[in-house]
Amino acid sequence: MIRWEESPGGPVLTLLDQTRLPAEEVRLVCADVPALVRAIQTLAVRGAPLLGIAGAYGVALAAARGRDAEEAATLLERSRPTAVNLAYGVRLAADAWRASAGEGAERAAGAALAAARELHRRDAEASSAMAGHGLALLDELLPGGGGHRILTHCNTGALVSGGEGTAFAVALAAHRAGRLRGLWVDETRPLLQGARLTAYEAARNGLPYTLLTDNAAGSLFTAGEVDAVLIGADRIAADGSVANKVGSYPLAVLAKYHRVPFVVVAPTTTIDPGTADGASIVVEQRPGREVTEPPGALGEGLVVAPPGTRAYNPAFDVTPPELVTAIVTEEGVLSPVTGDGIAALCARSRQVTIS
Ligand SMILES: CSC[C@@H](O)[C@@H](O)C(=O)COP(=O)(O)O
Repeated sequence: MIRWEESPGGPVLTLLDQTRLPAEEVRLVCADVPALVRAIQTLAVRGAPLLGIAGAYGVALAAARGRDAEEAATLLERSRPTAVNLAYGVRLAADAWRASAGEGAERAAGAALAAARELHRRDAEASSAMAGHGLALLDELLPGGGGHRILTHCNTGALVSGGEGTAFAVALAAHRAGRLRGLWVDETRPLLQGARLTAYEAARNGLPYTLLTDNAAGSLFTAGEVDAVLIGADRIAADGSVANKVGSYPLAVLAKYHRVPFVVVAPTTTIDPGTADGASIVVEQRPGREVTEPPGALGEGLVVAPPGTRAYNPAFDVTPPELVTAIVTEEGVLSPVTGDGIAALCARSRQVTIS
């Protein structure tokens, strides 16, 4: 979904513009960091793992074009606040650049690019490992032979990853193994990542999927039509609290009430030892206009509220650990309630600490 390409004017990043899907597959060309920042803020490129990869390539792009890599890193890191992967990717490439800065600009730019490529490769590997662990967990939690009926929210597939994604990759693995009875796809208001992007990916992969409005989920649970909820994450705090697309927390409450497993699938790069708990997670607030004049499938600029209406539009919400059945990472399954696996991961400090 993201490519480093050489052009006559120097290297560029090309990205599949997610704001244009599913209507058209258009690649956006970013020749500098301000263009990449715009792509991130408009959600042309989005989703936690891909934001990390894009951030790392962004630092490499600035360095390769002789721009100030430190300034680029600051701009990129500030472009969206909640997905920790963005800061992780930016810092990884910036650290690589700094470590080689004494060897000359070309070497330092090469080191930043190598770091970005390595992150991209590792994300693809993590994705297939999560799919394997996630499917094994589903089979364990749902031993009946009739196939799994999964509900998912937002978009967590190949569009947001170096591989096949996080939660979506688990559903895909279940489908390939003949064990997916159905995928319920929340439309994910207001920007419709579920309707526009997850349905697009499900259709392309031949999954048996059904779209629903976010507020129809409760009636599905009541009807006993959901065996498990699978979502991704943008940041997992050290106490196991999970920030993900707004609308995830209500699903967790519903799942708890109906005794349905609520499973989070995320690479270890989404776990942030530097954020102690859910209350410390910064939730991005987006323009109210996305609610009053929703884009995309509802019609460009369609006005659905009287002029001057104020709208509450947080991009994410935070689910407390006691509502999360398990967190599936590439290293295996963690329990957010005991916190053991998360604490061990944090203690090992495998990642750049983000605070
Ligand atoms: C694997 S992606 C997990 C999350 O990043 C995803 O569910 C999500 O919340 C993305 O939000 P977005 O605002 O579209 O970037």
